[in-house]
Amino acid sequence: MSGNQKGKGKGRRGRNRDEDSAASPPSTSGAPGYMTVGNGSSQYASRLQSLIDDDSGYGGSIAGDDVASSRRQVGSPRSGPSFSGDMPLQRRSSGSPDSEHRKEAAAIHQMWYNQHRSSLNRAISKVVELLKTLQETNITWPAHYPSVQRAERASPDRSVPRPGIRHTSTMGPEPSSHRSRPLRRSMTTAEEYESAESSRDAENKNAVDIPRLVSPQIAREFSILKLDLKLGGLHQTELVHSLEKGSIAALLDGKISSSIKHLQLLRERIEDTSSKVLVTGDLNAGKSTFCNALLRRKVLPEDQQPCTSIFCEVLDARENAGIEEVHAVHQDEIYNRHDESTYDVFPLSDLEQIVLDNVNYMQCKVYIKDVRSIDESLLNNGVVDIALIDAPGLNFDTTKTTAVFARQEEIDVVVFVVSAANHFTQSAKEFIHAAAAEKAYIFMVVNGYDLIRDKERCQKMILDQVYGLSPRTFKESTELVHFVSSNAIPMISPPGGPDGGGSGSSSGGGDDPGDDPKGKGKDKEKVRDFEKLEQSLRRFVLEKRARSKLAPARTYLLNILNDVNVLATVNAEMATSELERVMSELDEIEPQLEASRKAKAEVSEQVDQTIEETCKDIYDHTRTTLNSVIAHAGDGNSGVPYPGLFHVFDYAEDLKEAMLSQISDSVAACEEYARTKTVGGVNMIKQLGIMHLGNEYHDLNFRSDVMFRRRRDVLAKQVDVPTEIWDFVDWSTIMQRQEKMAGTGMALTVATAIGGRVVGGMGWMDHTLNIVKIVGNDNLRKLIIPGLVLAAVSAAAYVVQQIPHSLPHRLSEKISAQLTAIDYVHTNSNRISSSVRKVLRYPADNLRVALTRSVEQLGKRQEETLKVRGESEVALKYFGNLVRESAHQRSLVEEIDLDAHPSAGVNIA
Ligand SMILES: Nc1nc2c(ncn2[C@@H]2O[C@H](COP(=O)(O)OP(=O)(O)OP(=O)(O)O)[C@@H](O)[C@H]2O)c(=O)[nH]1
Repeated sequence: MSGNQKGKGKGRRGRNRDEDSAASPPSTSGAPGYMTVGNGSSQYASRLQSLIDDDSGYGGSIAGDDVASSRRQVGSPRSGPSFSGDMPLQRRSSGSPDSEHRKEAAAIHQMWYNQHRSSLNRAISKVVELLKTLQETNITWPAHYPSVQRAERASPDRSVPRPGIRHTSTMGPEPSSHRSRPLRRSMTTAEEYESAESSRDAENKNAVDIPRLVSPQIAREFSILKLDLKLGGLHQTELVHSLEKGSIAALLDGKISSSIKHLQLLRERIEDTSSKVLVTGDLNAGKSTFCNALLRRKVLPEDQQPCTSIFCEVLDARENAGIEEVHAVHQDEIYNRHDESTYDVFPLSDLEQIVLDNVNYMQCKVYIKDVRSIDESLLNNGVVDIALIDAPGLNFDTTKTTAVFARQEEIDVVVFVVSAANHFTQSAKEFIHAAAAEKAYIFMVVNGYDLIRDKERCQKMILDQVYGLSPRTFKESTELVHFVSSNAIPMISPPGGPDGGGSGSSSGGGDDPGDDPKGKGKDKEKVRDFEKLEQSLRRFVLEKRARSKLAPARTYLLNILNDVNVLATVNAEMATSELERVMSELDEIEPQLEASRKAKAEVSEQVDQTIEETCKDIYDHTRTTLNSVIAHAGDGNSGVPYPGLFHVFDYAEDLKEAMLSQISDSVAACEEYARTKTVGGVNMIKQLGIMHLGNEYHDLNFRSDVMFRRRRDVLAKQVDVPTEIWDFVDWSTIMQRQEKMAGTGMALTVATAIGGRVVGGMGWMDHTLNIVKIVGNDNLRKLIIPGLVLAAVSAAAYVVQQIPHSLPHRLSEKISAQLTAIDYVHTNSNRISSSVRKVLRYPADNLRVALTRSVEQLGKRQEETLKVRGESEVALKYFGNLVRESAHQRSLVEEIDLDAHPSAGVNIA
């Protein structure tokens, strides 16, 4: 026989249709179905791989099967399938008890499917909600991301206090001290002080934060939220540590967003009631013949030569107002049935020509009437809308295959047609390898089995290859690998004509059983094998639909919930330790703050008092000292020897200078006294600082030697005491002497009086006339000369003798008077005490500022710690709930057992 000959089997159709179910009328009920037939190329494998990458990425994460253990010995009976098992091949017709049973089973399956679908839907909604709240929390409390780098530093040093907002940047280096470096007084301009840096500052500069880590195992557990960090030569975990915490949080945020999007896509996918089956395989493997056999109609052109070069989609004619026709879609157009500008309409009979000579079209939509009953049809099975997509040979390389690839995401089931004679080509292997990673199960049709003589050897060889290509498919090979002869399947006339407008080419069945009883028996066997395949495919499509549609959602949900759970657990632990840390920090801060406030008030008062007392003491001391020195400046000759009468003026100058110098020296002594007192005051302030601030107190280097540096000889310029002749006469002493000398003689008295007058008055002429009147001219004439001489001599001698005694007093009085006039004592006392006050104010202010800053810092620290406490409490509550909620959701999703049979004892199909 030549089963691959076009037109072969024509005329058999009638006979085959006599078979019990073949004549069943086309289905008129159930959801409209459609079938897709298209083109493809050898790029399938790479395209599919990229789809897998873009898709959930969990094609391989479906619960692992122990393939090796189940690998059967080739040649031995196949192991039983994991689902309903081999079904006895029976012809079933609509309305029969069997048919009712199948419908019931289908309904149960649909209920089972819907139940799981809504469970998964609920889980998706819940997980999206959880992820959104995680995203929100991630903004205020950037989530800690588990990492394994630098495991040797796995014990965070809890003794190192973190800043209140430390968790926002734990990954980057930051000062470990919560206290910022004390400010240095920028206005300490007084030369008495030099600022000094403490060694603590230098230590703080080098302090870095220690990243908090979790075990490598936890880090490995991440699957979806694993951050894909590929930068430079750094390993991911290194990058986690090199990135600032905020960046990690941003990356995580991106991951969560894409996860939410993916969950929404999964939801759309599980809600989609259609299921698409891609029929693909090697060039000329018999894909079109296989599709036609499934449809029981010659719809697609079959040829010995590779012929399918266009992507076609076969749909139920009910989708096209019941009209059977071909819509050939224009290149680069998006098909819209209601817009005829996007396609050309042809009768079904033109399909072969379009497919063979295609240059103008991108794809074909083929509307056909289904000739099979609802319980037999794969397409219109009353449960789900199934579309068959028959792709051209894998090595048929045309650009149009892009369209096929664009649709691959919609494909739930892959049916791979392989030639029994040729086995798997390289492109077939590539495709299956890639598809197996995503779909896990591939339905294999080994076609052209009629051409094989040593069937057992063929089976062995094919199954060995399947094992290597898709172990899971191999494991269920009884259900998933079928050896058939598609060209041996009898066709059914469509309503309205024996040919139904099909291509009319190619086979119509196998050998004529009527002509050859042996051949008839063989044919029946082929038909049985094919029907067995159909049953399996139907089960596969319907039941595996759950896997193909629901399993990715379930797997993804389990993975994301696991990730969320890990992340929540880590963060709950972090929040707990953070809370413990801030609580103990608060316990520390509160009494410190209280003491600091108290110290601030007390110290300020104490310092003020010290300054006041010191300044008052210095003022009083200076005043008393200077007054005393000035008052006694005239006592003695101030160390200046009397040079004699002829140098009295020099003597006077020297005396003045000596007196002023004496006063200046006393001022210097007072300054020295003030200096000593200032040192005491500064030390006292320093002691207070150290006592209340400890290491925080920054001492200012006090240089007492630079106090009172101003030149003191200005006093000589301020005081100008001219020496006068009268300064040499001490009138008060003279007056005292006069009284003592009253009894010693008139002459002396007169002389004194006269002398005094002579010396001291300008109106001596008048007095002389008076004396003349009293004494009389003669007597006077006798007495006057010697008397006068005596008096003058006596007075002169006395005055001269008194100069060393009287001059200092006289000058001292004058100096004192002048100093009083310029308020010298007060000015100096005030100057010295003011200077001391000014000097003492620097450390005092410094101490006050430091105390104030200390209180402020403690207050700020307390505030930040309270803020962190609040945030940690919220985070702890949130992550604690998230741990529970994600675990609960995970257990709910785990309970969705997609591998379990819909209903015990009920077999579908
Ligand atoms: N003997 C035999 N011939 C078959 C069988 N199935 C298909 N053929 C023949 O093999 C040839 C190719 O069949 P097609 O269905 O056109 O193959 P195809 O895979 O669709 O081809 P392309 O899509 O063009 O790659 C045809 O002549 C068929 O009649 C089979 O089971 N047995």
